[in-house]
Amino acid sequence: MSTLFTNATLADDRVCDVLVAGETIAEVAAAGTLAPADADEVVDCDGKHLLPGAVDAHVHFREPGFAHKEDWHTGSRSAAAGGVTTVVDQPNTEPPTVTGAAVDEKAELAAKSSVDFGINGGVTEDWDPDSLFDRPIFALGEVFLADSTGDMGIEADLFADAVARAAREDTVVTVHAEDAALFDPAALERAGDGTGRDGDADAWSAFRTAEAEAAAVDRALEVGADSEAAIHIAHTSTPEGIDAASDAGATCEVTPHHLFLSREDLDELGTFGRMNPPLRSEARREAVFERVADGTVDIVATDHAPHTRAEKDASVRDAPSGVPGVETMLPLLLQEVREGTLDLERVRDLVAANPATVFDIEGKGRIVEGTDADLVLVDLEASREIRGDDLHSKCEWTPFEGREAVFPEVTLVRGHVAYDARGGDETFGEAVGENVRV
Ligand SMILES: NC(=O)N[C@@H](CC(=O)O)C(=O)O
Ligand SMILES: [Zn+2]
Ligand SMILES: [Zn+2]
Repeated sequence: MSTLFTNATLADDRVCDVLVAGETIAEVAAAGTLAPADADEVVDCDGKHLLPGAVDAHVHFREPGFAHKEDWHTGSRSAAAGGVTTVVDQPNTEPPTVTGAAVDEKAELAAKSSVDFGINGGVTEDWDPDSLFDRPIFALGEVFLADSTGDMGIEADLFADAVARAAREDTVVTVHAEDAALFDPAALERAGDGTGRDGDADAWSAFRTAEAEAAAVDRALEVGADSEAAIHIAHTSTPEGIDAASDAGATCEVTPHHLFLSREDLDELGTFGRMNPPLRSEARREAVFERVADGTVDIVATDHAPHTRAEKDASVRDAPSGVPGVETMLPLLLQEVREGTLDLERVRDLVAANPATVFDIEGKGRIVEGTDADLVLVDLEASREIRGDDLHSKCEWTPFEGREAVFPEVTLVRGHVAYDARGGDETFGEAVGENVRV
């Protein structure tokens, strides 16, 4: 099976014909130069952009253990509908992914994924590094320096041992960097008892301080330097954390919620805006945005962390932390391109080319001959409002309700149509997802 995409504008503004043969990109040439007769199907992309599928290096698809929040079927369809063609699942499932057997169990469940995937190995007191590194884990992480969903926070000694082991195994360590010693519990005690949308969620931001992130980032970078390990700071929420990582030659990621939301949104979001690390001040959000726009930040990844509405509808002390995001990341970033606040090549690098480089994923993240045909067709002229009801995650809500965004028309995973919204109806392809590590 071959498909010729004609007259497609690429992120760098070249207008090209792109020939997909089987699962790979066979040829990229100037528009009008590849012969339609050579392809089984021709897709005219006139006026539209063809982008490499996004690689979301940080999702929580919740299986095994919490399939009532999300599962590999719903999570991966949500990804495909948002132009994400590869996801990396985090270890705070039940059982936690800290042994080879747990990796095997998760890999079997992930066989029903519509998009390609990586499976991270985690670290707890009970981890089994020998069996874990015996499996094709994507990276070691997210390693929790403080408790988050799943209570997998670990002590300093274990962290140092884990980082040293990962360095020997030539594996990147992704770190959830918060230091609980610098949290401010009094801020939580002062919080009201409102729940859900009326919840006093700002108390969570006052509790899990920006200083707690900065200190933990510094410690992670020091430990990484000691063992010459590759450290990747997950979901960095402060300019301080980003600058420290960048100065140390480490890599970091920023989530869409830290890029587009701040404490000022918590009046409206209530406890639906509770996550770790929490939303920061508008000034810090703007500083984070600048660092994403200027390339100091390596990656945008979602930390897609769905919980049900009923679970989130609790007091700020009791609501679980985390928000969904895998379906809205690329659409929100493309809206910024429309508005002139980010350029399209930067967006391509943040969500596709850079994650592929940082995590050494072969054959993904770029539209060049010989790579996987992971492609997203978008019309930058067509934006619409985000509605939780329209999204495909099991949790059915979004912190970005009502924002304008540019959703994909078609998403291809290794040449297979994973999502198709042309003609108005949405259709999904077969579950063709494969592990990107073998
Ligand atoms: N970010 C969150 O607030 N929650 C994540 C865990 C995590 O990434 O820390 C979750 O799994 O729910
Ligand atoms: Zn985390
Ligand atoms: Zn996470």
